Amino acid sequence: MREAASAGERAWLAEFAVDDERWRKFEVYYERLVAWNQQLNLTSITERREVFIKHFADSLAVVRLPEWRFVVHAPGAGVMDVGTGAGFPGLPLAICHPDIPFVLADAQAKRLRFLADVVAALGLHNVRLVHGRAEDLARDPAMRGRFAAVTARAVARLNVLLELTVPFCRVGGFVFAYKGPGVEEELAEGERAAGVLGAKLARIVPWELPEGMGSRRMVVTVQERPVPAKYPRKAGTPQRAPLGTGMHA
Ligand SMILES: C[S@@+](CC[C@H](N)C(=O)[O-])C[C@H]1O[C@@H](n2cnc3c(N)ncnc32)[C@H](O)[C@@H]1O
Repeated sequence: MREAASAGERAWLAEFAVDDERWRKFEVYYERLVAWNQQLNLTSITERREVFIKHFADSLAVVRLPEWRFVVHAPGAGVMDVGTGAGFPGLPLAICHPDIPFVLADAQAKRLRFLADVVAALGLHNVRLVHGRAEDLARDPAMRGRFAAVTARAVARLNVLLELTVPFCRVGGFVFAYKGPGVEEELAEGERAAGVLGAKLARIVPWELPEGMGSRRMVVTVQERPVPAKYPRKAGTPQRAPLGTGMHA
C-alpha cells in the first residue's frame, strides 16, 4: 500500500472531511478495484486520479446537500443503493458514514463478490450486500418503503430509474439520482413517473467534479405518499414499458 498521500491528492476528497483513516480505506478500495478489474469488467476508469475523482468524489457529492442531513439524522435511517455495480455511490458514502446502515443491491452476482471482498478488507460493519433485481427486492417487506434515502448512478433513464428506486423509500425520504447534464431531456417523463409513484421531483442540483473532470446533475426526489401496490411492475417491465411515456398500462 502507498504510505502517504500528497497534499495534492488529499485535495480530491478534502471537501468531504476525509480523515487519515478514511483515506486509507479509499486507498484499499482503489487497489482492490484495480486488481479485480483484471478479471471482472467492473469499470473502464482505472487511472488513480480518475478513480478518486470520477468514482469517489462523485459518489460523495450528495453529502453537500441539505436533504442528506435529514438522512444522517433520521432515527433508524438507512440508505439503499440500487444497481451499485462496483459500489458507486453507496460504498464511498458508507465509508464516510459508519453509523448509517447501507444496503448495496445489484442484479449481477460477480459484482457482489468483489464488493464482499472490499467490505471485508475495509472492516465495514454498516454494509449489507443484496443480490437481486430491484423490481423483485422491492416486494420484500423488509426493504419496501424502509429507507430514508435511495441512491442510484448510471442505472437507467430517469423514469425507469424512479420505478426501480422509489418503492424502497419511506414517506418523507429522498431518492438521489446521479446524472449528467443530459438529464434535462429526461425530466418531463421523470416528473410524470414520479407522480404515478407518489413522489415529486424536488430539485436538480448541478455540480462540477474537481480538476475539470465533468459536470454532473443530482435529481432529488421526495417521497410524498406510499407507492401504489402495483409498483414496481415485474422484472423487465419498467424498462419495456416505462412510466411517463404513455406506454404503460
Ligand atoms: C452501468 S452500471 C453502474 C454501476 C454503479 N452504480 C456506477 O455508477 O458505477 C449499472 C448497474 O446496475 C445494475 N442494474 C441494472 N438494472 C438493475 C435492476 N433492475 N436491479 C438491480 N440492479 C440493476 C447492473 O447489474 C449494473 O451493475
